[in-house]
Amino acid sequence: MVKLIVAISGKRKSGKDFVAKRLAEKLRQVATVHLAGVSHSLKQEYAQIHDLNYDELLTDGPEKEQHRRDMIEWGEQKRKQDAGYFCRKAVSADPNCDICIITDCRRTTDMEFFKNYCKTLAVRIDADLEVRKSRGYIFFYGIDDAESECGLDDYKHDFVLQNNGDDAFLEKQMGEIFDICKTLLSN
Ligand SMILES: Nc1ncnc2c1ncn2[C@@H]1O[C@H](COP(=O)(O)OP(=O)(O)OP(=O)(O)O)[C@@H](O)[C@H]1O
Ligand SMILES: C[C@@](O)(CCOP(=O)(O)O)CC(=O)O
Repeated sequence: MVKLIVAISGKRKSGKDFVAKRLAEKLRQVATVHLAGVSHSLKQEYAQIHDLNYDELLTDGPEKEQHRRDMIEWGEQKRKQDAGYFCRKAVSADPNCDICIITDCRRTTDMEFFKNYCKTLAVRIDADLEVRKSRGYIFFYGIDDAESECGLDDYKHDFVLQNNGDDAFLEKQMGEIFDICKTLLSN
């Protein structure tokens, strides 16, 4: 049974995947860690239905952005029937790991699901708009002003991490999260 979930949220190109991977490396010194995404099973099912390449949808390539609007709509239909549908699949992928890092929480229902499932640390990744733009972010109406990207803007996360490219500061913040996770694991 998963003992701790680190539930990461953040705007597009804030660096959610980058931070999650680094954090996983760090936490693997003291625990078994699984990296999962709420959107992984969504992309997998969507790819199957639409005859697309799932691996491609997992990358930063253009295919994901071409299909984003439609994937969001399709996912929201599924969530209307069962709000925890994709979250459940994400935590079930490796049910025996100590820590499950979820790289892409977007909705309050995601946070509610994880907090109900087990001990959860909600982490927000913040990056300045200019920094996100330098990483390839472009604003799209109907996406960047909608729930998929704004659903957790006002959510009270347990930790807010600044990811503007200062590596020493990033490491310091990672160290703080690492210590919190160790404490949560031992309690
Ligand atoms: N601290 C950092 N130092 C160097 N590069 C970074 C840093 N944070 C993020 N990046 C780079 O910025 C890009 C976007 O990061 P990442 O894919 O992690 O963001 P994301 O929030 O997961 O994006 P998406 O909107 O696609 O879900 C990647 O190329 C990543 O390597
Ligand atoms: C369709 C969707 O899952 C895409 C997520 O892609 P990514 O996390 O930005 O790589 C977004 C959503 O579920 O609202």
